[in-house]
Amino acid sequence: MPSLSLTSNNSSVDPKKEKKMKKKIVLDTQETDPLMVSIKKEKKKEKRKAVEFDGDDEERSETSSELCEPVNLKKKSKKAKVVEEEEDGEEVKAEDPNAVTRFRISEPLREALKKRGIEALFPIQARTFEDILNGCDLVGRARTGQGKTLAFVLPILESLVNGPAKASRKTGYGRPPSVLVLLPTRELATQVFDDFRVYGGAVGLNSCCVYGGASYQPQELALKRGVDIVVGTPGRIKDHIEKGNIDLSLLKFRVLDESDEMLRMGFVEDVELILGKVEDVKKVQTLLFSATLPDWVKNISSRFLKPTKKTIDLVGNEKMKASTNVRHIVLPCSTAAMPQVIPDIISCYSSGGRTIIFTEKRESANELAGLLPGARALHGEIQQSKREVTLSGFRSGKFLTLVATNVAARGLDINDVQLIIQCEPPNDVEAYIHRSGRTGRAGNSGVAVMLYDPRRSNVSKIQRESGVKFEHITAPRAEDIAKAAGVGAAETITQVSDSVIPAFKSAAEDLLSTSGLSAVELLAKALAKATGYTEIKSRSLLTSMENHVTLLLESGKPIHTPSFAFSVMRRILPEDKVESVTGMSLTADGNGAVFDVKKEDVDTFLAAQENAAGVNIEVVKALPSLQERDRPRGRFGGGGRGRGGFGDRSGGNRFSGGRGGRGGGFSDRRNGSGGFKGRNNGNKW
Ligand SMILES: Nc1ncnc2c1ncn2[C@@H]1O[C@H](COP(=O)(O)OP(=O)(O)OP(=O)(O)O)[C@@H](O)[C@H]1O
Repeated sequence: MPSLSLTSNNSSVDPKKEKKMKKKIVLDTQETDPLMVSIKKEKKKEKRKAVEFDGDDEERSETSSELCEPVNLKKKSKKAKVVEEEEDGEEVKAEDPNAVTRFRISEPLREALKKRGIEALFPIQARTFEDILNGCDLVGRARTGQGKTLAFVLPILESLVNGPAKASRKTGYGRPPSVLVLLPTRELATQVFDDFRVYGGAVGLNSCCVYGGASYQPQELALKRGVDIVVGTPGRIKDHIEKGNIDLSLLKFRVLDESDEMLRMGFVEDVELILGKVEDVKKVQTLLFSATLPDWVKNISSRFLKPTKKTIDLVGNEKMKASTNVRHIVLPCSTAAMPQVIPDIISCYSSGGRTIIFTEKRESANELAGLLPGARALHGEIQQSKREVTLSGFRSGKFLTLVATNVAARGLDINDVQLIIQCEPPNDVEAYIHRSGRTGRAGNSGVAVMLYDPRRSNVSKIQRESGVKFEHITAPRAEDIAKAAGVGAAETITQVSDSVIPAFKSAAEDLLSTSGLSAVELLAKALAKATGYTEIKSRSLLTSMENHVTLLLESGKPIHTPSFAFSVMRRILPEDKVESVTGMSLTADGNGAVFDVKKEDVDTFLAAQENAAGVNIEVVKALPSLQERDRPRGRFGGGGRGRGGFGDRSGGNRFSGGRGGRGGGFSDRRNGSGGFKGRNNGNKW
């Protein structure tokens, strides 16, 4: 079980305090935190060569020594060992080889970093900084949440104000941009723009953000006035170039962030057109970053980047491609059970923080958001202005559950996302890596739960390709959820003013003297009531359906098909009971079949084995390994035989009294819901 957090989600927490606390946690966990460990490893690796994944050793050796020679950090080490006096008098030894002071980062930029709690560079930043500042084209790869954005923001800014790009940079009114950053989504563009705005602002550089779905006029105005950095999505940038609003003649840097996604999304032509507008490519530095770099992107990078490019790949051939700060969990769950199970997963694993739920299709996101109290949907079909409101509401803590398509899978950096839930395994491993990477960022930890239909999932493919060793769990047990809810309720009760005691005291005393229960037992009941729990129902291991039990059938010989299992049961059970079976799945060893039956039918099934020699039926205590089958196209998972969707079960509430607060009230909303609809065509978000 996860540890249950006592922290309440209080959006009014002083952000400064919150940052300080986080910093303390990071310091306290330095020895165990994989990121910190990796930072330490990086210190040792400092002088090692970057991994070259496209085997262009020859190209590397031809790298211009003037431009791409690594800077001798030793010169800085003396300064780095200086003991610095912090504002609050705390002494901090800047002996970390990745300390900001060890890099050619100017004072205003250092100050801006310090204000955001950044005193040392993360490995990807440390490993790429000097190369970028020295003028190299570069391909950078690091796991999600490891600071790839600042890995290009900082050296670019430094180059523009103090480095090689300074001399030829224009500064007056109407100046053309020096930097062009392309990103696949508007949300990401806004986020990266924000970093350029803050850090660029600190060194007197202007940025603007241009993306589709927003009005042209303010963008045109900003470009006309002159900016140093333009961040945006390829489509809108192309439009501005064609309208003559963006002049790339003095461009110094072009950055492709989340490059594989941008190219996968079909922006190849736009990107090529934009890059092709640069007349003298020798004068422009091109940087390409992502957590995932499929082979085809590596090939394509050779067209966009100079042959002397450097490649810094912090993932390389390591088996684990996904975030190492995340607990990766899989949980069998039918579509029909999701509205019941998801709130419980949130109760148990979100530690009171934010949760992002990923669905494959927009319809599913809308539907699930409608079923989960307080949740909002985010996908590509939602109007841009509404998307912005939704995202900023989620960021600010107005609501804590976001149900999104892959539009939110990439790059989004949202504070305190503790939990990721994927409603089904995605089709490709890159999507798994990026989605799960929305948590466990910047050295923090997180949990990623992937729901799957045990009969038709590609969990093992994702496990193999991502290197993740999944933890297998079953849906949270009612007792666990009640315990988690009880902790929260107990905390709330302690916050109730003492002034209420006199008014309720005599009723409490009466209850204590007449109920025959102890004070603790009564208080436990009161906590249950406060959290909306008046009865606890059990759940099946196979599909997580409430009031269902998973049974194992063995017939004394191999069971190769579900229909064989059904035929065995037809010999010993009435037809209506056989028809009520759901989730029929074959065990991986080929000797049995597991399925769900209603709780009240369990005895009938167990008794039936007496009617046939060699047949064994038993209640499953732990779900055995099951055979995986190809997932059918055109349908979202499915609960029982031929069934799918949220609304097609009449299974009652686990808690007869419903539940209050967060995670409550599904049963009412579920009525009349049309269930997940079939997949829409194409790969639209
Ligand atoms: N040196 C640093 N010290 C502390 N925090 C940092 C540092 N660099 C970046 N961060 C923070 O780490 C978080 C993750 O950074 P960023 O979004 O750039 O990650 P990423 O590697 O691009 O992730 P993804 O692959 O998911 O896009 C951000 O909140 C950022 O402010």
